[in-house]
Amino acid sequence: MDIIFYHPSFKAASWINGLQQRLPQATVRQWQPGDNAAADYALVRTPPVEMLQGRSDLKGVFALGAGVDDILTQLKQHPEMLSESVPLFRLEDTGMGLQMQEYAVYTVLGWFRRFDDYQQQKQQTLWQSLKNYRRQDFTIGILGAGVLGSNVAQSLKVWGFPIRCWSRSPKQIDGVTSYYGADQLSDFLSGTQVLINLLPNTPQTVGIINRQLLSQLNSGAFVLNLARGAHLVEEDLLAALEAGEIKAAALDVFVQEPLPETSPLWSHPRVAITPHNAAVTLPEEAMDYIAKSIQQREAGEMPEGRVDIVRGY
Ligand SMILES: NC(=O)C1=CN([C@@H]2O[C@H](COP(=O)(O)OP(=O)(O)OC[C@H]3O[C@@H](n4cnc5c(N)ncnc54)[C@H](O)[C@@H]3O)[C@@H](O)[C@H]2O)C=CC1
Ligand SMILES: O=C(O)C(=O)CO
Repeated sequence: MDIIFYHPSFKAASWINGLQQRLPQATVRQWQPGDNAAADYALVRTPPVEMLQGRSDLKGVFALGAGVDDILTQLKQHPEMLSESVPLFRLEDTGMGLQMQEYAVYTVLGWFRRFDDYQQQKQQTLWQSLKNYRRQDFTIGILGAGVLGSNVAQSLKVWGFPIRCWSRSPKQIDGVTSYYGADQLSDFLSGTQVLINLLPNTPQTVGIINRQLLSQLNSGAFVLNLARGAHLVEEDLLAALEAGEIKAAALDVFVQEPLPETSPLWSHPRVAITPHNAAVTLPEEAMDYIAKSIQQREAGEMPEGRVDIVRGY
């Protein structure tokens, strides 16, 4: 069995060794331009079109991340890149759920306990207790109730906040109110104090967090974008912050990455920024997952994490 590997920034050698150890029967190689030799599986992130083109014998392509919007965008521009018969898989969880939980719990509790306000008071040497939020009013609304959204919902539930999620179809998550479809989006937004985005980036979700959506949240709501920059209209967020409709935001992802030095988001006192690392691909977990999936594929089974290319995630 032959496996080809391509990632623009990961160290190929440790992935190749790690996969080789997990799949001793396989020959794993780093793909280089011009390599048209046979391959059964490909592991990729934003691959060059020529890496996958014409490889209709592939038994699977494994994306080295949870989001596949980069590959699907390439595929739209170059439909010949991936044969329709070749299944595309993505990473499901592989340690990203816990990382998202850490980020969301830290941020939400900070807002709930008004640490951002106390940080500002510290700069004014101001010793003053502020009115606490009422837990039962601090409703958390999660856009996207998939692998990561449901992990985040579970971790926030233990703090006693009302939790709701919004997805394409109804979801059964214990203690979480499910809203679904475009018809129920307004009801989901109404009464939401903290909006957390964990949607995939698709033609239906691009620009979804815009002025119109933000205006339906509670006055003084918080926004946490953990999914993709394309979901959020940055100027609309800035306008809503200026108008006091939104109290603060924490952003891990941006329309343009790295975030340009000139972006007004950098200097905004109520915007927290991290450099798209809310949840990173953990090599050991990802290799365990992919090796298991390849073994399942070899046994004639269809592993989890298959991307629905038409649906877009
Ligand atoms: N910032 C970071 O470091 C990372 C960001 N991500 C992002 O998180 C996203 C979510 O990941 P997973 O939870 O694994 O995805 P998933 O596919 O398991 O879940 C997606 C959820 O969104 C919902 N959804 C999709 N389209 C919808 C629509 N049009 N209307 C309503 N609901 C819709 C689905 O019903 C599902 O509940 C990824 O696509 C990726 O872009 C993932 C990992 C790290
Ligand atoms: O896996 C993903 O989709 C990511 O965004 C990783 O940072």
